[in-house]
Amino acid sequence: MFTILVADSISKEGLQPLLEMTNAKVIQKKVTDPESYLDEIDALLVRSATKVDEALLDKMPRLKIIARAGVGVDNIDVEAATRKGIVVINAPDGNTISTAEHTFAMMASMMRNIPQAHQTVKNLEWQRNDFIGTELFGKTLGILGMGRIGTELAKRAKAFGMNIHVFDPFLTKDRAGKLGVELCTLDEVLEHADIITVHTPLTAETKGLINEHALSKTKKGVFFLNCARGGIIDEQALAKYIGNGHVAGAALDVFETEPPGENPLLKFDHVIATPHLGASTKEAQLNVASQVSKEVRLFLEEKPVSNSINLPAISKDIYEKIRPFHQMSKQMGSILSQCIKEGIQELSITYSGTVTELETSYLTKATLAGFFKNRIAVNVNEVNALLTAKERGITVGEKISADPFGYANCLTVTAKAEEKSFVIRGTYIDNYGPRIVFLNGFNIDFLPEGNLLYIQHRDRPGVIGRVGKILGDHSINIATMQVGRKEIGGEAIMVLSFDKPLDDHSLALLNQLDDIVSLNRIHL
Ligand SMILES: NC(=O)C1=CN([C@@H]2O[C@H](COP(=O)(O)OP(=O)(O)OC[C@H]3O[C@@H](n4cnc5c(N)ncnc54)[C@H](O)[C@@H]3O)[C@@H](O)[C@H]2O)C=CC1
Ligand SMILES: O=C(O)C(=O)COP(=O)(O)O
Repeated sequence: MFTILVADSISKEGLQPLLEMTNAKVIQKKVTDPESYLDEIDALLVRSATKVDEALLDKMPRLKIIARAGVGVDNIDVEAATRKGIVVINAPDGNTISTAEHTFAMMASMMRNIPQAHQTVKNLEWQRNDFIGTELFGKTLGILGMGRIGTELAKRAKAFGMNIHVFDPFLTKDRAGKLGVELCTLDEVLEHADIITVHTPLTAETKGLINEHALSKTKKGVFFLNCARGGIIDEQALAKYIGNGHVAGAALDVFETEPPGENPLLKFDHVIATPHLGASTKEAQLNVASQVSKEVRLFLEEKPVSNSINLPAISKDIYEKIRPFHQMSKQMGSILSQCIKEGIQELSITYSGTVTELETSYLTKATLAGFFKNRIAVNVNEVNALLTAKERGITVGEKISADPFGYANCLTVTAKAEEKSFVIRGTYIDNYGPRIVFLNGFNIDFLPEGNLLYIQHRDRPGVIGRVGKILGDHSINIATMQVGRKEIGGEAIMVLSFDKPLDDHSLALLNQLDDIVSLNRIHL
């Protein structure tokens, strides 16, 4: 049974995919509420209000996925989540239109003094001369960040006869041409725009993108909008430039601290503000809630998710093709980890045959996840597998080979430790399943599943019989058994599978038998 915590106000209708799950319970509480049972939570849904920092994650040992019902994930410590193997997803486009419309509404309101004028009429005043506005028509709108929202805003502004100058280092000239906007440098936008609006994410690079230095380059009488994130425009610098009359006005939906409290910006008549309402429409809230709910459900059903911030994106169709190899990769990693007990320095995977047409990097991560699973306390999965390997000084390699050893597809994983290396090879046979066909130098053929025992022994008459006797004497049923050897009378291996795990006592007895070189229990 999964427990899902909905920690912010999220559309109930949009949560339906989760509420309908028979194996999940949905709790709607704040993370600070003692009844939110943080240590039992498998999935966490938030908007911008809940700060998901490392301290919170430490209280949630079962957490597997954080879903942001919206765009900005700056309230989530994605790095800490990644380290802990927690998938972070968002709803990247569910609130685009609402936020673009809100920005436009703020711009129009600011240019025509609507909030200020509205208040005077409510106060039974009639001051028509105090509220002379400015037309949008013919003005230059500077857009910093031409992503989803910036683009939708540009379309609307063009319809009002505005010239659009944009700065976005990731925008190509070709795309700017198609959108009918002028691609500029930051300085060009600052120098020429009548109104400047920011639509970037808040990152180390964009924090203070509009600082005193940038403000000093703008036209006198410029207007500013921030409906993206508090901090992209430095609030202190903006207050200074509004105070000295250089900036004519600002419209703010977001603040460095929310709620902003006694923020000096709010004291200016020329600053209008809303309480982070960009995404607050019925439509956007339904969109983002249902987007993330569907994704969380898919994730809990072990299906691929599309909008992950920290997991390689794999479409459903591609995942269906990769699924058999995905399972097998994890199992091969796990077998390796249980057979080679010492620390390893290198893990390399060679793909050949049909599997090379698939997203092999995903399989490499799955192999690593399988390898680390029983070795370290942190949950390792495809999210943090490479990072975990790097932190432990393990070099990870991936190769493609033209030789599939006679199989349609083939995955060979080699783990190198200081003194030795261990090789495992698997293939997936349609309508038959995964098979391990090579183990530590021996050809073999077994199903990587359940409770296995891997024995290295000398190829002598009676060894198999003596192993069988001990197991039989202890009522241990052998479900399957495969043997392999390099030459008659030389080294050999056995792989046995049991219906239940092999107990310590039987293992110790097997270990005392003549001609047994080593024994490894493998649990998959
Ligand atoms: N007020 C509200 O309620 C809402 C605010 N937002 C915020 O709006 C912002 C934009 O959202 P979307 O358009 O959906 O994101 P997006 O990811 O589609 O677009 C962001 C754009 O910023 C550009 N960019 C990144 N670094 C830049 C830099 N240093 N200088 C200039 N451009 C840069 C990127 O290339 C990208 O094109 C985000 O901060 C998001 O959190 C989003 C939804 C609602
Ligand atoms: O989606 C975003 O980035 C937003 O800022 C919307 O925030 P909210 O979900 O309304 O708290």
